[in-house]
Amino acid sequence: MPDSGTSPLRSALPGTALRPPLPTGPSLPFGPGARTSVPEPAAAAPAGAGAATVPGPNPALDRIVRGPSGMGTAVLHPARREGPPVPSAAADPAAAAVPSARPGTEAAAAEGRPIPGLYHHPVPEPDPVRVAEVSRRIKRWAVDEVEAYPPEWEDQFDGFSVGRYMVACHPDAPTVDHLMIATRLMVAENVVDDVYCEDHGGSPVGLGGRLLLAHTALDPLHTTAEYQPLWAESLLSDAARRSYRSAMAYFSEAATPSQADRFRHDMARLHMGYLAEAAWAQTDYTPEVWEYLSMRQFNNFRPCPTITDTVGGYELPPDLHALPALQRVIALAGNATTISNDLYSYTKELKSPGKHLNLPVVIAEQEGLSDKEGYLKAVEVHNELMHAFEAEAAALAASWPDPRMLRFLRGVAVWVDGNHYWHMTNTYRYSLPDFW
Ligand SMILES: CC(C)=CCC/C(C)=C(\C)COP(=O)(O)OP(=O)(O)O
Ligand SMILES: [Mg+2]
Repeated sequence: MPDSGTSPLRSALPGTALRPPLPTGPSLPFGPGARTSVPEPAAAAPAGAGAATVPGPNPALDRIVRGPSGMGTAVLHPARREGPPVPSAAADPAAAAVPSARPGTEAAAAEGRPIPGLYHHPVPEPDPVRVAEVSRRIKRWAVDEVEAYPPEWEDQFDGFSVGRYMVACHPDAPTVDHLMIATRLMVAENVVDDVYCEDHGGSPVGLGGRLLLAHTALDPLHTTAEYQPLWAESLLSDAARRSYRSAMAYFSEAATPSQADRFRHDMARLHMGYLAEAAWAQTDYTPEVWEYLSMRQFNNFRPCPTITDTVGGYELPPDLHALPALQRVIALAGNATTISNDLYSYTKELKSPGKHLNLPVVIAEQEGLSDKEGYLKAVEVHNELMHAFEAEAAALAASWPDPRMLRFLRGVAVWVDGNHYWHMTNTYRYSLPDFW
């Protein structure tokens, strides 16, 4: 059943109205190559009214949660959504029908229907001016700077709508330059997944070697003078490595050393997940549900929300990031977003060659359920993960009222919501099964 109550996280952090960044990282502009700056569009219009007051354990927490108020401060509340989560569409096949694809219309208002019963939070329509600018710049980067894809894949690149994706996920990015950090990484991560692992020439065979060498674009080789140039040259030898190398260079310019290290660690986790998935494909092994969930905790969106502070222009200190309670919150958020992908990409993956594992498929097979029952149980798993994420994030926010912690938690939460929005509205890429 869809929930319609207010989530604990959003009760504790209504609008997490922290001021946009007092950057602590390197100053902008950053990254190799000159980038022209465009006038910054106003932040997306906040959806709610004034900030809520939350009884807090101390006045400082209250102030942080309440955020700035008074004339002109509305803009300081990135993507506030004061309302309760929208109950998912009624179990009505018409409501779940999928509109036609509209590739190349990145800045247009988005369509799409949520999965019936899926617990989620709506987001304001991403700022179209930012979407248009990010879309323009990312294409220039992909085509001219790193040659990420051949011309015949242009429709798929446009259909991916990465500009809309990243603007929706990072409403508190202070500038388009900041948004570009996340956008390049998102494209690079998908290039590696497509051309090494999946349906654009990827294969499980030999994946470990390819991934490890690509990982050195993120975590460089330190070796002797004889071998160093050979390695450096290898980073330009395919689209995956060129994309990782360049996206990481821009990211590292903006990130503190500890943020860059955090990201490398998250990418190593991701690559370990790819390898388990590939090994199971090679041996035709269908994992138990808990085994699948373990693999998917690594083959996961985690590296995306965890850069929210770099993209927001501030730093969550490493000691706070390492807290077990925050690690659990991050893992739950990553798992909820990734299972959401399993649900939205279900029909796409059914059509792909061979057996593509995702949570509905694994549940149906391992628990002797019909396809529909497996899918609906996967929706419940997703919802439980979302509730756990929100409850634990709210508890952490209350017990650790450091403004950077609160802003980071809010950043992860809005990333989760933006990710859902993108999946729901990406009707070029995804369509819903006929289960309602
Ligand atoms: C952006 C990023 C870090 C991606 C890494 C893992 C990944 C590609 C996903 C979590 C998405 O899952 P999937 O491979 O199933 O993607 P599609 O369903 O093909 O969109
Ligand atoms: Mg998928």
